[in-house]
Amino acid sequence: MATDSWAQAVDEQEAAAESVNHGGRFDDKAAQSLLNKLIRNNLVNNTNQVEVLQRDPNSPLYSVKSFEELRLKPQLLQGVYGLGFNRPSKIQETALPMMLAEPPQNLIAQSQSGTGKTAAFVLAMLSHVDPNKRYPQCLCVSPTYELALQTGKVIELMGKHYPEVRLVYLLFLIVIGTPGTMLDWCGKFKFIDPKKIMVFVLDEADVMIATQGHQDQSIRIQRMLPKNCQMLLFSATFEETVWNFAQRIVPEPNIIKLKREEETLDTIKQYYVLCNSREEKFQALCNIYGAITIAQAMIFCHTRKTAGWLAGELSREGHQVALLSGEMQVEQRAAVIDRFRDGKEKVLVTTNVCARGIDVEQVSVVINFDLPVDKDGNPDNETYLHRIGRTGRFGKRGLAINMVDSKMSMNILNRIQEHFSKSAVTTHARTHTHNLLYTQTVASS
Ligand SMILES: Nc1ncnc2c1ncn2[C@@H]1O[C@H](COP(=O)(O)OP(=O)(O)OP(=O)(O)O)[C@@H](O)[C@H]1O
Repeated sequence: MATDSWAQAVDEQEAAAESVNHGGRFDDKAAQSLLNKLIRNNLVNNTNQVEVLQRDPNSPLYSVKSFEELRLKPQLLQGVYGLGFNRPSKIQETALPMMLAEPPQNLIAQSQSGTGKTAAFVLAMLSHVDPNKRYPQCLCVSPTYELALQTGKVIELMGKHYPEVRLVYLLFLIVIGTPGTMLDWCGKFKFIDPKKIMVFVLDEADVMIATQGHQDQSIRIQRMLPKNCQMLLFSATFEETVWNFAQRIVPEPNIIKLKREEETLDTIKQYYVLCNSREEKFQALCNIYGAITIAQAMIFCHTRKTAGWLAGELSREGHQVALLSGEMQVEQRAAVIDRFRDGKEKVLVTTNVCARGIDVEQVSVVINFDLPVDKDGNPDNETYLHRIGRTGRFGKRGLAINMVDSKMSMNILNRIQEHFSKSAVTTHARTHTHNLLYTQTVASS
């Protein structure tokens, strides 16, 4: 769609939100019809604006360089173009020269969700690996098994033009895994000789560092590596404490850091639905179900129990949904993700286990059935950003809907808004498109 008509669609959508809000509270039907309209508009117009964004200096996809100028090996250029990438994003353009420099430089890098961080560090690993050396040379640590599998897939796709290496073999030279498995392979089982590792990547570094078990394991792996091993840390969010820690464990790093107000993506529109109970949230969800299944949607719950309950209730209503939560076997989880990626299921009900990194391009709607909170019940801003970042991938438009069922959850949402320094005044929605949330009462009792 041309930029003008795209902008017009955004205007109409925002005008609809405004006009309804002027009336105060609405009955369910009006709210439901508004939300359906917003979702449909969003989905119908959900084309990538990559080329436009790559020329907008304020966009995380902005680039002045081509992939050729980043001095990638010819077989990697083939891989990149084979994937349909025309130009690098901002993080790729900035990080790749640092990662490919001689001697190798360490890097702590932050960039918004879906802006090509995985592609960036995969290109760095593939550039460094020497196919003539028959042992693992790069380690990439991921917080979940699903994410490790996904990164493996990117390596396969990007590396498929390496004439001298078979794909299976490439995944032997570059090893991806969760911290526990990786530690076992380096230590207990000695499948990997850590002293021969040249590149160490911590993907979703903040969760690695913030989660006690993962942190210890990651540090223990890092201590086994040679002094000159290149260390790369990537994430979309870094809390202050995590930054401090990251800088302690990565010697002399280059740092790419976003300002707080740059962390959110303007391409993801965010709304909330006001309800009075969990049952009402369920009802509101059923009311918009038809609209969210035009494309694909992910629904996040706080606990495995709620996720199981919600998936069960939706199925009982005749909706076809997939459920993915932490207690399932890893093979089962991988199969669920594969089916969802292939579009066999349109809706995935899940927990924070899927909040980070999972890249399914067709996901246009993210629903926070429960808002993300930490173990003390405080807003979990980082998880919020990661969850909504499952939509709006690489310039696509996305919609996030937060379900509020109490004063407490409204308070959580307000604090999330404050954290990202966004105002929530609906009547300003048209002019202040940076608003994090439109104060839109889209479903009321
Ligand atoms: N230069 C590019 N041109 C076009 N598409 C790209 C480019 N780089 C990455 N992509 C695509 O954009 C999507 C998001 O990329 P990727 O998963 O690397 O983002 P990310 O920053 O790692 O996301 P997250 O923060 O969620 O982990 C992927 O589908 C990827 O194939």
